Amino acid sequence: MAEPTPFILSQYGNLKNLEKYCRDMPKIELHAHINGSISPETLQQLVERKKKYKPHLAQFTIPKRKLDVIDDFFSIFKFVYQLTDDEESIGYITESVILDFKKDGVQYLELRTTPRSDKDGMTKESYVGIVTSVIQKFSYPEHGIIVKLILSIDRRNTLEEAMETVNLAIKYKNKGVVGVDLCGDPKEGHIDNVKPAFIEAKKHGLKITLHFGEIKANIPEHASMLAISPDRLGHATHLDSESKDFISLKNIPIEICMTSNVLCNTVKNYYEHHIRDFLLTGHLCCICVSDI
Ligand SMILES: CNc1ncnc2c1ncn2[C@@H]1O[C@H](COP(=O)(O)O)[C@@H](O)[C@H]1O
Repeated sequence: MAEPTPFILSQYGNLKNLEKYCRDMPKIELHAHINGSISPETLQQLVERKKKYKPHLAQFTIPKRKLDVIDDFFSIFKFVYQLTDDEESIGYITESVILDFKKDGVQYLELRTTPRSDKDGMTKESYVGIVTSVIQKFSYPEHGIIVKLILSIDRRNTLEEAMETVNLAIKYKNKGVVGVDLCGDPKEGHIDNVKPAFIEAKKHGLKITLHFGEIKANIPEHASMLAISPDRLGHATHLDSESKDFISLKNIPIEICMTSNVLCNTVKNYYEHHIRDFLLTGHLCCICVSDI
């Protein structure tokens, strides 16, 4: 653990107290990918469950150090998805992710996930069905956490696949689905391939959040993305001046994911993080995790 700064020492005595203060503080979490938020302990349990049938998964370890490039991050999901390829695992990870956030003091949680099918029987609808049924278990006040769901459209999706996700979002609106997200490897796909799906989602009263400007190469897509009138934007790391002005004019809230950005190396370090610009102008931001 790093040495506490004089400020921390004066306010909290030591880093342990600061950690406790942060954990106890009631929080909201608005940007958390289910398959990206599985704790190392839960991943290990999934490995134990699967390794009899898929021995190569026994070698799976989560990289602990900073990644060189964001591409290294997306390749992790090739492994994670082999651990979560059936309804039982999906139900299990959803519950464990909710309980982990609750332990960390989160009182309002918006999870997001990309519906997936598997050749062994899981369909996109059964995936959404199991996730929403776990979320519904937490709908009683005694659980002390409110959980909602956003369905993600992967940037690589065809329009047909994106529409399928939106139709599921519409169908499961009364089971806790509140919105639709655009996510996935920022080097893949293009908003224009899936844009009509977002417009359809909006028509049905679903909220829209988009991963935005995670890498510089996404800038040419910004105008098309903003034309959807998104309700929130994720990351917003690289902004051109037109989109900066538009976001500020429309006061579109930003889901800021500092740890994720630094880990994936889309931002060099915390001191140079773009949250500074938003804070200086008083722009609405919410600090989120994105993944582990
Ligand atoms: C680092 N920033 C990021 N940028 C873009 N997409 C991300 C992401 N982190 C995660 N995902 C998206 O979320 C999926 C995993 O959760 P679900 O299977 O949906 O629950 C990943 O496959 C990726 O598409």
